[in-house]
Formats: sequence, structure tokens, C-alpha cells
Amino acid sequence: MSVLAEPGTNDQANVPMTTWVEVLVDCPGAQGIFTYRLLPPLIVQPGDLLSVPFGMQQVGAIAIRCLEQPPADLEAKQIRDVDATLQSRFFSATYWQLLNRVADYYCTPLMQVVRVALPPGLLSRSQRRVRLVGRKDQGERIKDKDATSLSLTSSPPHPLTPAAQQLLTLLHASKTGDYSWQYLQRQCQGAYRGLQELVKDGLVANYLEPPTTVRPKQRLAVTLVASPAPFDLTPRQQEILAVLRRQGGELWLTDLLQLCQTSSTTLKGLAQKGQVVIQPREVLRREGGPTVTADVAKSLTPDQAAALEQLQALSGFTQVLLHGVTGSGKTEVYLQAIAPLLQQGQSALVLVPEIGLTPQLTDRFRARFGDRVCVYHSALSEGERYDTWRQMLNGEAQIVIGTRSAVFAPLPRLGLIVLDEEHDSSFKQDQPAPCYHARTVAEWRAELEQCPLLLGSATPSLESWVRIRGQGAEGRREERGERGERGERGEEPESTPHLELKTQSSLAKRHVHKVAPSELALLKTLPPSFPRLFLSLPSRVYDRPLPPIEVVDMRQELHQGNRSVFSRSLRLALIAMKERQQQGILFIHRRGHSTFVSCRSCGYVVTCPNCDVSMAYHHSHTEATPLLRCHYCNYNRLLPNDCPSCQSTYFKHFGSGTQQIAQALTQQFPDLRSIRFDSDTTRTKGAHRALLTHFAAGEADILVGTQMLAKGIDLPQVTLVGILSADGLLHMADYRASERAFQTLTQVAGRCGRGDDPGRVILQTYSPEAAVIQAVQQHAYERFVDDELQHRSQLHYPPYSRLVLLRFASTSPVAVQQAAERVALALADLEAQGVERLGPAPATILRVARRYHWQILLKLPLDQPVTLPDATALRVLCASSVSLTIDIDPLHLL
Ligand SMILES: Nc1ncnc2c1ncn2[C@@H]1O[C@H](COP(=O)(O)OP(=O)(O)OP(=O)(O)O)[C@@H](O)[C@H]1O
Ligand SMILES: [Zn+2]
Ligand SMILES: [Zn+2]
Repeated sequence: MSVLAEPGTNDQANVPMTTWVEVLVDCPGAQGIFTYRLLPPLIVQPGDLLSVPFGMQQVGAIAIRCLEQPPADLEAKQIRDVDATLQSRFFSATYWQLLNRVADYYCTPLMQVVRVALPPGLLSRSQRRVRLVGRKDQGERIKDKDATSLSLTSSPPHPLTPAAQQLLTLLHASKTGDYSWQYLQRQCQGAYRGLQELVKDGLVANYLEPPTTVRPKQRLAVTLVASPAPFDLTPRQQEILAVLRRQGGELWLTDLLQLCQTSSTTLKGLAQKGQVVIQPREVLRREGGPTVTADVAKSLTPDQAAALEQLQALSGFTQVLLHGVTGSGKTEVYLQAIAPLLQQGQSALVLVPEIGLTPQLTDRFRARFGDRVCVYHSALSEGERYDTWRQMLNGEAQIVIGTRSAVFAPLPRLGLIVLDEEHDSSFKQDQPAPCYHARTVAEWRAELEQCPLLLGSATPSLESWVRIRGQGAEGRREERGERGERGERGEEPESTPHLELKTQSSLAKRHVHKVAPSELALLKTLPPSFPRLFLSLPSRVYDRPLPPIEVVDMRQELHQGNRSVFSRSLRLALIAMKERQQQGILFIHRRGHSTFVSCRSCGYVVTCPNCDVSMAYHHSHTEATPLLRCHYCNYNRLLPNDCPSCQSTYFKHFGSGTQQIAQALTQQFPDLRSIRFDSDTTRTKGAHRALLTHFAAGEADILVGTQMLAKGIDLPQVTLVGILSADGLLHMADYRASERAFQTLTQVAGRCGRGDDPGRVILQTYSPEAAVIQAVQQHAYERFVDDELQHRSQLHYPPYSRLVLLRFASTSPVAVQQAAERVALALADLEAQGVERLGPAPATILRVARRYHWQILLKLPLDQPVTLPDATALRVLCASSVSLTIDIDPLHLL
């Protein structure tokens, strides 16, 4: 981490000089950047955490940039002084640039980005306190520099008001001469006025107490005792001991309770019988996992070895796409790429789509690297996030595994960023702003830190495929010339975000503060050139075959009298699986309230005549006439009673959840034991791990679940995957439906046959002829991509255009519609710049949580820059009850 600028010192003269600093303040409603003066000997760098006066308050602030001259439009006496540095180099210079870039690109105020990056409550943990001025025995954190300019008399120059007097008395009574402002406010009526008076008289001062070291937390641990088992253990107690033994003999109490679904009374019973010891242990509140047995590097397959070799030959920023089929051992490549980095004192960041996926992956990393692995995701408690964050700042080389917000993890000396399952849409934040994509942010971060970005997937996103595969080596040569200018002293943090704009000479010269954010966002749609590398693992480890996929036409099942959700094939396969004592996974696609409508007899799906997407079943409220609506263009029609194509009455909106399937399963296969794995059953902390552990231990035959199942589960004994209906995926009202369907189906199918026994997939659908289904069946990723890209290019969808989604929400249906229409009008002249506008249209689910939603979708051309009206200007057009979110590169258009 190099310090880019050190204003405030003058080395030659060795005399500190006055400088100015621009800061962001953490205070509700305070938008924008404020300038403060720095009096010697105070030295501040961008990214420092400061305490500044703001109105009548003392607030936390973050230094953004130092100035040698005060801004011309500010009078000297208007500028107030920085009070103190609370923590210096809170953010490194490159980290700052990253945050700025995110704010610019995603049209979000910088402070909002800072809030995403920081663990929750970090700034608000800083506590405002009030102290007597001139007392010797106060805390030393804040130097009494302002005391010199104030009278040190302890008697007031004039009679005090009762409130002021009361405050003073309280403070004098305190041993340290200070109190939290909150406490004083509670104790004294009219405290605010009283404080104002005392501050004016120089008798007391405000200060901000920086986040203090949190008291170590104690937690109960359960340890197995090696004593002979008494005769009176219940089967339940024996079971618990077995679990504990399997987990290495020691677990946190809460984890054991979760894992065994038992009560602490049962555990206390075991403790009384001398079988376990329950005692408090000190913990750093990083998420701890069960002890995992240590593991050594596997000897690589030739493909893995080749990939690793190329990875290790890289230096500096390179975007790498690792396309490896399911079960090809991508994780092993990540592990072996990271090992030497740690030895060189570098850190690595590993981003994964969802928490459900982390336990197994985390265990693999822990098994290899022990407690140099930290887990960081939003499901951690505030305390855990806070501690993990501080742990990252300590400078030790480490590995952070986390979900999208971990892309902001403040790791020292980053040597590699990995995005596993890079195609996964949960890397994109839909709400609230900034609506960032972790892959995009990771790309900038890798560029700023000059390290490789490794994108791994069995089914890469079309964006990554086109970016990394679709362009030849010429790009790579160009790049080399672009580097070498980083890390130099004196470089302004703001200048690097625009590296890729260098070809745009006129615009590149413009200063960051002068370029409207929206303009910036759109400039970046021009494909930048960058170093890239494509790596491939075309087969599974040990040359295990990919599982054969049998496609079952559910229309035929119906015609032949089978009305069950299980086809005859699947039924037989389930029976055979149970006989062989193997395990299986049943996948159900389920999402939200709205869904497409299809014919169970002929497979017909209603699509929009204008937009080529399936129309969604629309229920604004229960009594309303059911409508089908295209949420792109707002075309709508009544829901037909019979199939428009074959007149069958088996025409209804689709959707059966995991619960119904699990019930049907128990009815039809009473001896199959199943575990539900969906958002309902995995809500509690640690539930993913617990359920997967049960399943892995053979406590059930079938895992029934949703999309979550598709992600990274690696269980060798799973030999059967049943996909109950692929159709929910095929007909999502979205231009990405096919891509997502291909990815999800391929990933789910890839969960079986990963061990010694071969796997088998049964895919049930009403549209067996769909191109996606065919491609999935033939494991034909590249062919699918070629077809899909052609389609996208014809319809001007990404990656051949950039999308911007404007989302309006309000409790008033009238206001939200008006706002959308007004903004649409304001956007009308974008057409001249080649922008296509779709909408305004109500969102598929018009009313969610008592708010009405409308949207406008913009399709921007890639080959020319577009200037959008400024976000603030658009917000002015909306009534105050309407919120407008600008989603750049949206993934979910619903
Ligand atoms: N070189 C190797 N030798 C032996 N086993 C290996 C090797 N590499 C990986 N494996 C094992 O193969 C299995 C699959 O590997 P891994 O989970 O990394 O695949 P993947 O490519 O990430 O698959 P997916 O994309 O389906 O999640 C794992 O159990 C892993 O331990
Ligand atoms: Zn339409
Ligand atoms: Zn029909």
C-alpha cells in the first residue's frame, strides 16, 4: 500500500504548513463534500477517519482529498478546523479509488458506497462525548489543542442558565470529567441549549470516541471427554456423542444444538454423566466452523496443472476465465494458486454466490489453510462482521471467503481475486443502491491492486465469455502499454478510474468532479482493452463421465394417464436408487409470486407479440381479473381459460413448491427419507451446514430443493438428479431466461456422478424441443452460447448493448405512474443518441409490500457514448413520495 500523496508536510523546510482537506461526513442528510482546514501539526491523508465540527455537532468524517489551496469559492473564515484524526489510513489509496469508481459508475452518492463497504455501524459506533475543557485527568485520545485558544477558567464569565449549570455539575461529578452526549441528554432537560452555551464559553468540548476494541466475547464450547460410556445413555444422547466425535470432538454449543436439533438440557444431561464438558471459551467473533481435518494439496490432473501453470506465470492485472465442467476440480486450482501467494505475504479474496455454498467451500479452504481463512458475508452478526473487518486491517496475509459485499474486504497486499460460479446473478445487488455487480467491482479492484482476477464457472456468463474468449490476442498487446503508471507518488486518486478512457482524449482530461456520474457510466460502455487469459478444464477429475441426461416429455406422461409430478422414468430411478443405497437430489424451480402460464397438454406458452418474452401472470390484488402482462412494454391480455393452441383445459399458471413435492414424495414413496433445502428451511443461521451435514451423513435419501442446490454441492454418493420441471426456468419473462436456464440446469445436473458411481439425470419438461433443453442434454455449452449470442445481437440485448433500468416505487399508484411517465418524457430525446426505451410499464408484481412499482428500461448502444440526464434532475421530476432507483447493468428486470 503506497501512500500516494502526503500533503501537509514540507520536507525541505521541515515546517508544517496549513492545508485543507475535503471530507465526507457521516451525518444523516449531509450530502456532498465539505472542506475543512488542517492546522499543523495535524497531517491527514485520503482515507483517514476524522472528527470534525458539523453544525453544532462533532461528527465522524472521512478524508477524501487534500488541497494546497482553499477552494476559491469559500471564504477563509467559513472554513472550520479538523478536530482530530481518529484513525489514520483507515482506507488505502487504491481502496479509495475503488469506492469512488463504484459511486461514479453506479450513480450513487459516495457516502452510500462507503456504507456498503464498511461493516454496519462502524461509524455510528463512534460515540459522541462531552468533556470539561482543561481537566488534566481526561482520556488522552483527543489532544486539547483547542484549549489554548479558550479561557481555562473554571468559572463562567457570566451566570449560566439552569441547563448549562446542570450539565457542568454532572461533568464535574464524573471521575473523568466526561460523559456520553446521549447520557447527558437523558439526564438534563434542555441539554442541547445548555451545551451550546458551555461550548461557546469554552467550558466544555465535544469529542468523538473512536470505535474501541470490543470486549472479547465468551462462548460456550462442548468438548468430548474420553471416558467409558455409562450404561444409562439414551439413544439420543449416544447419537449426540457420535456427532460430536465425527466433528473432531469439539464444537460450539450453539453449533452442536443446531446440528443435532437438540436442547441444552439434553447436553447438560451428558455433562452430568461426565461425557462432555461445557465451558466458556474466548472467541474472536469471526465465524468459526467445526474443526476440519487438515488436508494437503492433491496431485493435479494434467488439465489442472496446465491451468495452474499459466495462472502462475501472470503478473499484474489480468482477467482470467476458467471454464471447467462440473466436477473438473476448479476449487483445487484456486487452492493451489493461492498457496504460494500466502507464502509471499499476499492475501486472496474468494467470492462465492451464496451463503448456502460457503460451508463446503469454506471447509475445503480451512482444511488447507487453517485459520488464515476468514468468512465475511452479510448473514454474520454485526459483531462478527466488525471483528472480521478489523482482523483484515491487521496486515497479515489471509484469505477472505465471502459473498458479494466481501468484494470490499479491506485486505492487505491482494495477490488474487477469485469469483467462483462467476455467472451467478446473486453477485449483483438489486436493492438498495449502489446496485453493483461484484464481478465488475472485482475487475476494477484487481486492476487497481494489479493482481489477476480469476473467474471460474462450468457455465460462464455470456458477458465474461465474450469479454475474455471473444476477443483475440490483440487486446492483450495493447494493454501492456497502459500500465506502469500506478503506485507512483503524487498521483491523484481520481485519475486512475479513467484509465480506460484514455482513447477518448477530450473526455479523459476532464476532472472527475466535473463529469456528471451518468455520463461516466455510459462512457464505460465502450469496451476497454485489458489483458485476458482463457483456461479450460474440459473433463472431470479421474476422467469421470458427465452424467447422461434423459429428457422426459411431460405432455406424453399426461396423455398416457400419469398425472403425478413424477414421470415413470423418475419413479423407477428413485426406486433403483434406494435399492442401491445411493442418494439423490430433486430440483424444483420456484420463484416469487408471479410466473408464466403454460398448457400441460401441449406445452404452449403465452408470449408477448412485441417483445419475445413470456407474459407473466399478474395479480395486483386477489379480486382483480387475472391478466397476463408483458412487463417490458406493458402489453396485456386476459388470462384465457383454455389453451389458445390446443383448447385443453389443463391450462394454468405454473408453480409447485418444495413443500408440495416433499409431500407427494412421502405419499408415493413412503420409505424415501427426504430433506427440504430451500429458503424456508435454511433461514436460520447455520441451517445450510446442518442440513447438508445430515444429508452427507446418509440421514436422508433425497434432498429436495430449489436453485440453492445447484451451487457447488460436492457429494460423491449422489447418483441421481431429478429435475421436476425445467419449464419454470425456460419461460421467465426475461431476455436472460435461456442463459439462466442453461446455467441452472447444467449446474444441477452436475451434482451427480461425482464419486466412483456414475450419475444419471432425469429432466422433466413440457418443452423437450426447446434449444436450451437440447443443449443441456448434450452438454453443449459452446453451441448454446453461439446460438444465444446470435439471438442477443439481433435483439440488441447485452452483451451487445448496455441496459439501464429506472425503477420507480411509491405507496401511491397515481404518483408512481405519473413519475414514470414524466421521466420517460424527459428521456425522449435519447432516441437521437441511439438509445431504445422500453416502457414505462408497471412491474410484474405491481404492488409489493404496499408499494407500487413501475419501470423504464433503456437499451444503450455499445459503439457510441450516450449522455443521460443527471440522476438528480430526473429525481426532481418525481413526486416526493416516489423513490427512483437507477440500476446500471440490471440482471433482474422483474
Ligand atoms: N487433482 C485431483 N485429484 C483428485 N481429486 C480431485 C482433484 N481435483 C479435484 N478433486 C476432487 O474432485 C471433486 C470435484 O472438484 P470441485 O468441487 O473443485 O469441482 P468444480 O470444478 O468446482 O465443480 P462444480 O463447478 O461442479 O462445483 C472434489 O471432491 C475434489 O476434491
Ligand atoms: Zn412486450
Ligand atoms: Zn395446449
